[in-house]
Amino acid sequence: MKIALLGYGKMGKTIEKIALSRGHDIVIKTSDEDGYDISQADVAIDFSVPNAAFYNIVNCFKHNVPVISGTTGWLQNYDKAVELCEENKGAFIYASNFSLGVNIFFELNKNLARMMSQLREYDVSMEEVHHTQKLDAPSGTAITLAEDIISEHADYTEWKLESGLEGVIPITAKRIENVPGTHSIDYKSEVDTINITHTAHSRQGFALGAVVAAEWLLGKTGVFTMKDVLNIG
Ligand SMILES: NC(=O)C1=CN([C@@H]2O[C@H](COP(=O)(O)OP(=O)(O)OC[C@H]3O[C@@H](n4cnc5c(N)ncnc54)[C@H](OP(=O)(O)O)[C@@H]3O)[C@@H](O)[C@H]2O)C=CC1
Ligand SMILES: O=C(O)C1=N[C@H](C(=O)O)C[C@H](O)C1
Repeated sequence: MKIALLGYGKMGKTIEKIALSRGHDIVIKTSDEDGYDISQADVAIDFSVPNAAFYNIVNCFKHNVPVISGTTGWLQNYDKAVELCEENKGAFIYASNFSLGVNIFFELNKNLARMMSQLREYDVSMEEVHHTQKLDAPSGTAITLAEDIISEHADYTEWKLESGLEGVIPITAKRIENVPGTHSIDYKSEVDTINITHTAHSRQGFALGAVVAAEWLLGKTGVFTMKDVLNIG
């Protein structure tokens, strides 16, 4: 496949290595919103910045190029992107986290939340830890985890970056040098705590998942998720 890398930072560079090792060609690598011809590419992979992702994605729809986006912090425009994808008969996958491990963790989180909804003596809380260059907080992955708990657990209706509020999942976002991404969920009662944690050891898992998703998307039309790609859940 001829791949366009929209965003050539930490993730763009990791994806490049994996894509080359799987026999693909990188025809565009950019950290700008223009100055390239996207129609040269078979597929685009956007790992850019929150205020660039929506433009990059819609530009792909306009030029009939399937697009994968892992950029977080732009989801206020996700529904609009879905609408434009459908209007343009495009192909699109967004995931807050492309790693296989986190996608298994998403399923574990939903199952645990369903069980814990029966046990009202436990309170949930979440912590995410990332490197200090991260622009958004909480992480996109933490938001997905919180939304999944809300959909499965009767006691919670929203999440916030603060604690002690009724019906609210408290999320703590920590920024520590060189941490690729750690997400923990605690259910705490008077007598014990149940904890589930996913720890990324590097960016390899995110990058491999994005390339696998791009390979899967080629030739398809529509809006998909990593659940479709991995056939899990
Ligand atoms: N879904 C997932 O699995 C994962 C998602 N992410 C997300 O991916 C995004 C990128 O992460 P990461 O690579 O670590 O961040 P980096 O900051 O290392 O890279 C982002 C790159 O995007 C560039 N950029 C800025 N404006 C544009 C534009 N208009 N078009 C294209 N590129 C642009 C930046 O250039 P410059 O520096 O010149 O501004 C930079 O090179 C983040 O939102 C992060 O949260 C990260 C890991 C996994
Ligand atoms: O910015 C990052 O680095 C990461 N961002 C994603 C997120 O916001 O969830 C995924 C991963 O945790 C790394």
